[in-house]
Amino acid sequence: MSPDTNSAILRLQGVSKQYRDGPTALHSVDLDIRRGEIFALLGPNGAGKTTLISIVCGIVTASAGTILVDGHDAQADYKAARRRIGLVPQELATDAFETVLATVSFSRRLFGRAADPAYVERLLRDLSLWEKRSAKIKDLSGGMKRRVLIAKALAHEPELLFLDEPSAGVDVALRRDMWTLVRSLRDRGVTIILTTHYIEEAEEMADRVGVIARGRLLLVEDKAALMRKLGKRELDLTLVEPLGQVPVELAEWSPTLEHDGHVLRYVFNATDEHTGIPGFLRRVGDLGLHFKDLETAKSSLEDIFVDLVERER
Ligand SMILES: Nc1ncnc2c1ncn2[C@@H]1O[C@H](COP(=O)(O)OP(=O)(O)OP(=O)(O)O)[C@@H](O)[C@H]1O
Repeated sequence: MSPDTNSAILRLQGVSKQYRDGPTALHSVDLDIRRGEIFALLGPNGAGKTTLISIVCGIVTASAGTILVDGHDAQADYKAARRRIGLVPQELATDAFETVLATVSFSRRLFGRAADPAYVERLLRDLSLWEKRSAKIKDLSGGMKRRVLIAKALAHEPELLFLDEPSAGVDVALRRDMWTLVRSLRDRGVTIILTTHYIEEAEEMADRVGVIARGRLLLVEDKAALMRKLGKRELDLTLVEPLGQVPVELAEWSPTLEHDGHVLRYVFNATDEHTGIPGFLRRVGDLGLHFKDLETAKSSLEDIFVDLVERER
């Protein structure tokens, strides 16, 4: 069966998880992942990200709902579903005494793929692991172990790659290498889902972003549209004379004072028809407040995320 390029590569419908004696980690999650995209699942600690991945990978059983991986039911047709998936977990659990080459080659065979030394060599070279291929995993640095995890996940040429918190505890160089690798994988047609609580990572990498908190998928949006839709802007006035407090005459705009009273900040929604800026500036002028600089800045995905999660509390 040739893959239908229009269909979702992963489809979750009504997926819930109630841990025994534990919380409801997922509340009826519906989610379609498009073929070839980089999707960032963003959420604070305990939001349910790992549970979601674990269910799709068959490590945890869902309490309700269906999961289709490239059309294959992840429960009824587990093997077909699982061989399409690569999972880069947060930590390396086994294989300490194996060599890099042996463990990566073994991962490939585990999913029924014929040996392909040339593919494995390219993979290890791409991950700067080729020189270390004969080293035992226990003798590698933390960053190298991370690379081995990625190589293992890619060994059987999956179409869908999960990266669970790829940046947690890695240095800047490895993070950058990982981002480059993820982009090149996407260019080769691999669909990527990464979980993160580093907003910077979602902002940098993702085509679409899903925000999850307390087991509920709060939104799924194209990253650019999300920024546009929810994007707030800040208007900063750098004052000639610093203020001790916000004048009551400005209360209706709820500005704040930043940088020890040197900056008066007004946050507005750029998509509103009336931003409130002309009135604000007029009132500032009427009050005789002089400013030497005026600047506007977009708020980041981080502000949007905090806003959303806060609203849920
Ligand atoms: N095996 C388990 N048994 C009981 N409760 C669990 C189990 N695994 C996770 N939980 C709970 O389910 C909720 C979701 O956890 P999960 O690990 O999926 O969140 P997360 O978003 O991945 O968090 P983090 O960012 O900290 O990894 C949490 O309240 C957690 O305590």
